[in-house]
Amino acid sequence: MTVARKPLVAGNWKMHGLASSAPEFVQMVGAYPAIKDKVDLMVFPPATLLTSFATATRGAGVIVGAQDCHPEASGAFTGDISAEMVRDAGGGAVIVGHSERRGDHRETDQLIRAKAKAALRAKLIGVVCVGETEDERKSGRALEVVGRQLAGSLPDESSPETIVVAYEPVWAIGTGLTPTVDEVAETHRFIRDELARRFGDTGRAFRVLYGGSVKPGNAAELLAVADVDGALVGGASLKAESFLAIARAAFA
Ligand SMILES: O=C(CO)COP(=O)(O)O
Repeated sequence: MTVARKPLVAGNWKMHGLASSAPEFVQMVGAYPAIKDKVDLMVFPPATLLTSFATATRGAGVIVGAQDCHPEASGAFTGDISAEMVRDAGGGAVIVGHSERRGDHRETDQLIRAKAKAALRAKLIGVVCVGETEDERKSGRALEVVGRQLAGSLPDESSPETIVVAYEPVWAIGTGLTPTVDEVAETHRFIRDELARRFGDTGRAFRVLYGGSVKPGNAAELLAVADVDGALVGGASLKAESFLAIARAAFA
């Protein structure tokens, strides 16, 4: 069965961006109406910019979101923000399970699944990240690791409208290295099959993004791979020009 999936290009700004970065975002919003029918766009600025970006995009259709959330709706969790707060700030999506959270903050699949459930509870789109380390790929365990992360991190209630999967090999993030087209194809086919095994035919409708050193120069090649439905972009999403070039490569 083949299912049409609208491409999605998402920008993860990580811990970059001040109020002075707003013009870049405003430029993205301004260019979006011309390509809106062909590609969905999401931007995940630092939480400090969420409200102002949500205000700037109103009506234009670029979805803004947070880079993480706490599983609980509220409570004594200093420094955390909840999915409900993200929605209240004007967000429409949240990234969970990014490898920088899995690694630097020791997040487990169980915690990430709880965060993804919080996203669903707050009516946010959850972008659930998976991906192997360099050691895991070199020792031939990449698919095993990705399979385990998927099984552990995706809630049973996941649907193609509410959850997006992002495959980001840890060794490709911020390094300028990317897997070969064959490696990307193999991993995305594997993810697709796992989704279909767990969710039946619905599994074929989930969008699966590739992330890790996506740039305007390699986007067309990576985004043309079967079962790659878009990109989760780090560094190249900070500038409107490069982010929009990648967005256009998603439907060219
Ligand atoms: O981690 C990423 C996006 O979430 C990818 O980052 P880079 O595009 O900078 O490699």
